[in-house]
Formats: sequence, structure tokens, C-alpha cells
Amino acid sequence: MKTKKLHIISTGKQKPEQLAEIIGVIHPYIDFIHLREKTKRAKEVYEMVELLADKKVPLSKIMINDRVDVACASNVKGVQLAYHSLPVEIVKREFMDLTVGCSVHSIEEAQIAEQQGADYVIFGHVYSTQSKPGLIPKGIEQLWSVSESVSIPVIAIGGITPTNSREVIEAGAQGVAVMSGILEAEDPLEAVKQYRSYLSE
Ligand SMILES: Cc1ncc(COP(=O)(O)OP(=O)(O)O)c(N)n1
Ligand SMILES: Cc1nc(C(=O)O)sc1CCOP(=O)(O)O
Ligand SMILES: [Mg+2]
Repeated sequence: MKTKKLHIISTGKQKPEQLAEIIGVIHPYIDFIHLREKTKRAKEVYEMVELLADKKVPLSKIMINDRVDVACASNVKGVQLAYHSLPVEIVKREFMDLTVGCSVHSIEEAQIAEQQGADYVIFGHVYSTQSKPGLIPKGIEQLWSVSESVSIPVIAIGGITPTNSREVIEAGAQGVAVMSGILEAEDPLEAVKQYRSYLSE
């Protein structure tokens, strides 16, 4: 079985130094860290990449949410496009070196992302989560339908725990994306090891 991917999404609430400290410790166990810092300016996000690099986090593990300019300028792996971001096809056409992930919330969005050349999609939110308060979760069956409807990897997001990771993998996900379960854990290293063990079984 191909090893499933573990993406970590920054909360936007932690100080850059605090995030860098945590990722500096857990990066050997993760595939990608996404900087999703919606209230920060481009320069601040760029500086966060520098902090991560200082902690020896490989640039090849860093994705930038939305900001194609920052992703290019900082030479990271790629960009995670949100619903308000530039279209996938434009980013793929103009920035060929970037890996492009797209956040989707339906079969139709996933298929459009695939047609436009996305390298993978993140689908959610699968389970209810404090990180998306008041929004009804999509559930495991929709995850299954989305996974069936595209050929590119589908990464599940939203309320993912170590134990339900197995269920989402069985539903066709090629990996999981986690925010609070690791970055807000009392012991992020222990938490990431737990996710990793469920994803590797
Ligand atoms: C139904 C639905 N639409 C949009 C969003 C949020 O979109 P996304 O692009 O994933 O942005 P963030 O999750 O990063 O805020 C959603 N969750 N649900
Ligand atoms: C950033 C994000 N996007 C989602 C989506 O469905 O598009 S769910 C989500 C938050 C995931 O946080 P947690 O791991 O704490 O549940
Ligand atoms: Mg999202």
C-alpha cells in the first residue's frame, strides 16, 4: 500500500516563532506544512517561510495558501488554492514549477479542479470541527463519491483524528490534512506520531 500523505495546516492563530518551533520538531513525520495565514501580509508569510527554513524544514514540504506570489518568491513546493484564489488553470499555465492543490467542497468542484490541472484536491470538511464552526460536515459518503469521481489524489480535511484517518483512507482519500489535531495538541510530536501510525497501517 502506498504511504498516505499527512498535510498540516497552520491555524493562523499561533505566533510565527511558535509555529516554527513545532514544525521544526515534527517535520520528519509530515509530508506538507501549509501556511494558511489569512490575515497576514505577503511579507509576513514570506518571513514565516524563512523561519521554517531556519528550523531545517525542507522547502519541498511547504505549501502556501492562496498567495501564488509568496510561493514563487520563497521557492516552496507549491500553492493551495482556495475558492477565492486565482483559478487553477491560470496558476498552472503561468507558474509551471508550482505544485497546485485546490480546496474543494463538492464533486463538481473536484472535477473542475482536475480538468484545470490541479495536482490534488483537499475535500472537506468531512467531520464537524471547531475549525469550521456552524457548518454542516460533508460526511464520509461524500468523500467516497468525490474520491470515485476524480483520478487525482483526494486529501480529506475537517475534524480528522488519528482513529478516523483509517476510515477516510478506506473511503478513497490518499491522505489527510490536519489543523487543530496536531497544532493545538498538548504534545504535537506525540500527536503526529499517532496520525502517522494510523496512516501507515
Ligand atoms: C461549502 C464551502 N465553501 C467554501 C469553504 C471554504 O473554502 P476554502 O477554499 O477551503 O477556504 P478555507 O477552508 O481555507 O477557509 C468551505 N469550507 N465550505
Ligand atoms: C482549513 C480548513 N478547510 C476546510 C474545508 O473544508 O475546506 S476544513 C478546515 C479546517 C480543518 O481543521 P481541523 O483539522 O482542526 O478540523
Ligand atoms: Mg478549506
